[in-house]
Amino acid sequence: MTTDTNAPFRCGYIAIVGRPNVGKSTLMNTLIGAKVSITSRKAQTTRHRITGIQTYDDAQLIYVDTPGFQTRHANALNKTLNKTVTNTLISSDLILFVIEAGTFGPADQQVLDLLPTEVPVLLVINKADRVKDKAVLLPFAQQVAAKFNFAAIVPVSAKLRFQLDGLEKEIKRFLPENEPIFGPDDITDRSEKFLASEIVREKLFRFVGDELPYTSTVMIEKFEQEGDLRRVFAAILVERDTHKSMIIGNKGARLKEVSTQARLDMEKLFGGPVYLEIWVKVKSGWADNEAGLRAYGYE
Ligand SMILES: Nc1nc2c(ncn2[C@@H]2O[C@H](COP(=O)(O)OP(=O)(O)OP(=O)(O)O)[C@@H](O)[C@H]2O)c(=O)[nH]1
Repeated sequence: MTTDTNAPFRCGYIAIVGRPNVGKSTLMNTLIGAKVSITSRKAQTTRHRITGIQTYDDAQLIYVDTPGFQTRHANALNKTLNKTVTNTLISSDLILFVIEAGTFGPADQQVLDLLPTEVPVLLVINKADRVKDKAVLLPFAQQVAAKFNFAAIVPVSAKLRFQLDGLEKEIKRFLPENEPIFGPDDITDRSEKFLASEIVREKLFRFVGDELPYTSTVMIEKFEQEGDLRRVFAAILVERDTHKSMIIGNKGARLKEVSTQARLDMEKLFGGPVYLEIWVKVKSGWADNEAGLRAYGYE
């Protein structure tokens, strides 16, 4: 890539928003090139604010992944999530509003209604690979563009890496002139402990799937490092005994699969051997209890 050496360095925070399942985590992971945010077929898997960092000669792009807007259940957990999203948006330099090509429904509109007007918003039309007839993309884009004063519109495919260079070029245009905030090799400001919990959670969603109530959560009770070896002790908190047996599976087969796959991912990400122990614990009613949420880090 050629860069104009006289151009000032740009650096800023980019919030990624959109209804659940439009591909926000996939987009961020593809842009960053490392697996820092979990992805799953099941909606509402992302609970924590995650930053992914990409540094170029001329710019540093700091991504903030936001949880899907929660509309179905108005319990304490969801209220906490929506407040986090609003705070993230106002303190960003740029917002990527992600939608799915060819689809714009009430859930998308709901997110759009919450976007602040003082921060520039790029309309990112993801999953463009799913649209066979590319000619229909333009009228669709125009139809959505009429709903908001977008700074620019970019169709992409996060999965097939289509048009991501174009998206980055647009993003850089909207970042303020600033010195880099993070080191050139940093990809996330999240601790290994946090990443370990995200990996376990991803495997849970993958192997337990739709049977798993979204109120279950993962807590890392102990994270130790001795030379290259990491020892990770994780607890999966569920609300009922039936959820517990669902996760453990027949003769413990499911939990074993979750554990093995999570360990392999951790070894890849941390670059060394991992000893992983996972326990499933019943913790009734935690999702409705705000003090309980704070205890597990959902501030
Ligand atoms: N065909 C296609 N599928 C995609 C693309 N991007 C993401 N997906 C799929 O869409 C699904 C949801 O992707 P995620 O990245 O988890 O979506 P999200 O918006 O972060 O979801 P939440 O965490 O629920 O808010 C996954 O099955 C992805 O593989 C794309 O460009 N094309």
